[in-house]
Amino acid sequence: MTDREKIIKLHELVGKIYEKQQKQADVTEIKSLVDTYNELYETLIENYLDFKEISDHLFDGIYVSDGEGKTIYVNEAYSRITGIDKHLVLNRTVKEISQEGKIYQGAVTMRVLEERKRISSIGKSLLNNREHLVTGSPIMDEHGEIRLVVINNRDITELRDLEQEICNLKSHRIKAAEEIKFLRKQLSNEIIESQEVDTKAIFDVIETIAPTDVSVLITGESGTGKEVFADAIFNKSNRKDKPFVKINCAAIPAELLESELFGYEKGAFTDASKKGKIGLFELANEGTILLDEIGDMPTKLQIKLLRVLQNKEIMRLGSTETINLDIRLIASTNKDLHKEMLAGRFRKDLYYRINVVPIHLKSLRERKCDIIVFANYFLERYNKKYGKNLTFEKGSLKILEAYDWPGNIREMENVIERIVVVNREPVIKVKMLQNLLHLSDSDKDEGQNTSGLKDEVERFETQIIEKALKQHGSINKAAKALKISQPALSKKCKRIGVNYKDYLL
Ligand SMILES: Nc1ncnc2c1ncn2[C@@H]1O[C@H](COP(=O)(O)OP(=O)(O)OP(=O)(O)O)[C@@H](O)[C@H]1O
Repeated sequence: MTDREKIIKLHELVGKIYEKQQKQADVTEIKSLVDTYNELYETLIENYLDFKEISDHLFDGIYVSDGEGKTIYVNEAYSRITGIDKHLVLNRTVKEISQEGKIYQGAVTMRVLEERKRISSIGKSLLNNREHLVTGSPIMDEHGEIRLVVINNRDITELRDLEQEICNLKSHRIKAAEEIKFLRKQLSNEIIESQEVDTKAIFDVIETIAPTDVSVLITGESGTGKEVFADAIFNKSNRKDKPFVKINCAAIPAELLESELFGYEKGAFTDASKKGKIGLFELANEGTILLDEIGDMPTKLQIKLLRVLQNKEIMRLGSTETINLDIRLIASTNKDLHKEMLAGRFRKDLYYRINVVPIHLKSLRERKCDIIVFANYFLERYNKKYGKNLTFEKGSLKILEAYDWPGNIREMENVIERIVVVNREPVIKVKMLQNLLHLSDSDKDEGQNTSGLKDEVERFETQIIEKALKQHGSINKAAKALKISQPALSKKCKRIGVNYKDYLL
């Protein structure tokens, strides 16, 4: 029995008791009716809940109309959410209110009355311009007629604001991703293919290994293009749309390197930022990390790096929580890492861990055939950049070829940019190059009067030296066989561009 039915029953009982008393009916009969009344009353009191009190404490607004659509109740939340005072709606029909069109837009009461079912919609109070999710439900009487319509009003303005914020964040993220793509394209160097056999072969290696996740160790003197090749690996990898974080291990002070790499929790150490800091490894997660100048990494950190690579997880300084890592590692160095390892300055286990695919870039003097290619490439690039049209004088390229380029491709790029900027004449003269490269007199001769004989002698010399190195697998033994001193052979090798280390057994 519903509470309503119980109340009706109580009324009936009161009527009956009164009637029996009037008719002076039997006392036991009256007493029995009174007992029934008391029992029913008890169950009603037991279950009694103050609907109004509860309703006024609801977070959502409640609006109730009768079966004719006349407002009979609104709770306090309704007035708070809509800004509509209860006196503006009480005892008025929804039809009247909506025809007036001053208070509310999108009410569902009329539709509930017409369609006789639960209806949800978005309503709006015209008094405070706030939007609500309104859900109206009909309550039927025992004859199937609508007795009440109960409307629930949920304020969704905050939800809408959040939705807008998410939308803004999404469009910012898309814009930022586009910008990163654009900046990456600008920053990543164009790569010029080499004419030299060994360096040419590296391009094939890169094609093969780039889409895999193997660790790569790129070695070579400063300016030989290690970063350019690391960029090429990244750009051809399956991670090209993910982060690419480059760290120069030699440029960050040893005491800061650990916190830069692994991050820290707030208050992890005295100078730590209050907010804590995300480490570069964490930043590169799912992408690629380039550890440049890895040969300069302090031993203590080498141990930690090895652990990170093995366990594929990091822990911020001062934290006990581990973060899973999914990272592709590219390391580079201009040090002879093998030698560093043998001397005990680089950990053996880390060396083998990072050296899965070794890529060695020869110095420019070991790939002299590339000098003219690069010279023309840089001249074109900087002519374009500075709106010039310089060309090399006959003989200038010979000067460039004869020069040792200790700073390798970077040095050449800088030299040519400088010439393009400062040269007022349309031709790059031999004299200018000689002065710029601080060449000695003998070097100068080489450029101006390059004799066919000199080239021939050098080529012949190269063949003999390479053959001896190949045969003996040691610079000492090769020097002995050629009957010259080891320093003299080493000097010769450097001049003609032969790397004797390539022939060591
Ligand atoms: N194959 C190449 N194609 C085009 N440019 C190149 C190439 N190799 C090197 N360069 C140029 O040489 C410059 C130096 O290259 P990069 O910075 O990659 O050298 P690195 O070996 O990483 O030097 P370091 O060891 O000093 O960091 C680059 O700015 C780039 O312009």
